[in-house]
Amino acid sequence: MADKQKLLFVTGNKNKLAEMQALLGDHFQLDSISIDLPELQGSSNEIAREKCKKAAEFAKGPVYVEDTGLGFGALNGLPGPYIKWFLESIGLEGLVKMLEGYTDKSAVAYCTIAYTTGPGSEPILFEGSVKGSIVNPMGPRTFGWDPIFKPDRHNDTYATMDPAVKNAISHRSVAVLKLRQYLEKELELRRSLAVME
Ligand SMILES: O=c1nc[nH]c2c1ncn2[C@H]1C[C@H](O)[C@@H](COP(=O)(O)OP(=O)(O)OP(=O)(O)O)O1
Ligand SMILES: [Mg+2]
Repeated sequence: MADKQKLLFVTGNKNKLAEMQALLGDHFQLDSISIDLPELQGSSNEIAREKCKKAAEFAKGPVYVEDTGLGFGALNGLPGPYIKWFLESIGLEGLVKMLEGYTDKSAVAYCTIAYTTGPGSEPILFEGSVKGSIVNPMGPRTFGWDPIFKPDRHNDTYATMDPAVKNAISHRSVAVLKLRQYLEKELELRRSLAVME
C-alpha cells in the first residue's frame, strides 16, 4: 500500500490536535507544530487565511491551520472568532450569563480550515458549522466551550457526548471532510500526471 500522505497542522491547542488525529489519522500522516500564531482581528476567514500564511512561512512548506468560533444568535454572531478571549476572561458561566436577558439561546459553532501548498501560495478555505444552543455547563471541562454547546437534535452537550459522536457531527469534522476530499483529489491528479510522464 502507498505511504500515507503527510500533512502538517500548526496549532497551539492540544485538544484540536487530538481531534484532528482522530478525524484524519486513518488517511494521512498528521504531523504538528505547536505554536500559538498571532491572530489578526477580523472575520474567521481572514483570521484563518493570515494564520495560514504565517504558518507556511514558519514551516517553509505545505501546511494547514484552523480557526474556531462560537457565535450567539442573540448577539448577531458575537463573540464569534473572539470566543477564546471571552472564555479566558469570563469563563463558561460568564458566557451563559451573557444570554440571560435573551430568550434566543441559539448558537453556531464553526471551524475554518486554511490550507496552503507553501509560502507565497494563497490559502484555500474549508468551512464547517453546526447549529445548536447555549445551555448551563454539563460534562467535563476538558475542551473549551464544549460543556455549554448543545448541538440541535442532540440531548447532550459536546462535553457529555461520546468523543466519537462529537467527531462524527462536529463543526470540525465537516470542515475536515472537505479538506480530505480536496487533498485526495489533488493526490489522484498528481498520480495520474505522473503516469502520463
Ligand atoms: O471543538 C471545540 N470545542 C470547544 N472549544 C473549542 C473547540 N475548538 C476550539 N475551541 C476553543 C479553543 C479556543 O478557546 C477557541 C478557539 O480559538 P482558536 O484561536 O481557534 O484556537 P486556539 O488559539 O486554542 O488554537 P490555535 O493555535 O489553533 O489558534 O475555542
Ligand atoms: Mg488561536
